[in-house]
Amino acid sequence: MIRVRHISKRYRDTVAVDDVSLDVREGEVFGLLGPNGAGKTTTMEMVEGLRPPDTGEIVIDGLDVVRERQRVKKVIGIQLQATALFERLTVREMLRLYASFYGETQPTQDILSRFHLEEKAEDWVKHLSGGQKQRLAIGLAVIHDPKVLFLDEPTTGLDPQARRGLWDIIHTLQQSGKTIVLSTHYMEEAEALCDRIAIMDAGKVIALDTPSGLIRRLDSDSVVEFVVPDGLDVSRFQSLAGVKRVKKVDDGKGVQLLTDALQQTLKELIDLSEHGTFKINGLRTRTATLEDVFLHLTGKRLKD
Ligand SMILES: Nc1ncnc2c1ncn2[C@@H]1O[C@H](COP(=O)(O)OP(=O)(O)OP(=O)(O)O)[C@@H](O)[C@H]1O
Repeated sequence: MIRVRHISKRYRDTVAVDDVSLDVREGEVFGLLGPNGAGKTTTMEMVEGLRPPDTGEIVIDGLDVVRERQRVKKVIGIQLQATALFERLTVREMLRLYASFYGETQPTQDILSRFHLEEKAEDWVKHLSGGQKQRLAIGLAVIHDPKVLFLDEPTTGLDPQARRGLWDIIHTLQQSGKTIVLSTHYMEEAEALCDRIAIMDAGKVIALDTPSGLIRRLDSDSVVEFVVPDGLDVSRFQSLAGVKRVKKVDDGKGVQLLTDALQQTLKELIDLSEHGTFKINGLRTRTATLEDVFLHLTGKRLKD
């Protein structure tokens, strides 16, 4: 449905997007996951046709996004940021206004009921909760029944309940046949919603797979985390049995080991602490998650 080839974008000295290629299949929810500044928004805006790429090619549903912009607009829906909504219109007025931009649209009443906004139809937009505003923003984005929907960090700033409500809406949209591209910096959101995920860091796609495929790369791996005294040289942990990677986390206070031989690593770690006369605190072990995949690939944590 979407084909992106070798797109790049530079702002003065910053390379925001660096030679990104990817394909989004019809009917899938495709996630762009990465920390702030990774280039997710710039990538989305180029794919949406809002920003011209410096180089590269983007095709949506057979249409060239740069050369056939007007035709592409009918095929795609873009979720506005909540701040771009008109505060002093009612929900119904806002929907009617948007409907007037397009020739053929879905009935306002349908949108109100599908997005659970019926009771709010006559209320001013400014009086909606964060979750309701996000639902309205998505309702506006699908008013012309587009094939492809773009959601840029749709649940940022929402409480957990409102976030789950929005996840349900995104699932329903997928079931109705839409192709959805979303960006997020929430791991669990990417895992819960996305069929495939492109992990972005510093303008590049550094991994692209299903959530379970990404985790499977670290399948036999476990994570050992603990806290050591300030100033301890953590490189010594690299030589423990099974350890594949040593990372300092939590501003250097914690250490994280990725191991494929948990028992041996733990045994040697405890021996080392006894003989090395330093104390280990807060020792924890767990199996690898998408968060660890990110840490493993980038050396950075993907903070919520
Ligand atoms: N209009 C602009 N002018 C200059 N630099 C920009 C502009 N837009 C983005 N950048 C820079 O490009 C890089 C990528 O930004 P982008 O907003 O695409 O990242 P992001 O992954 O979407 O981050 P966020 O989650 O914060 O939105 C950043 O270093 C950012 O500072």
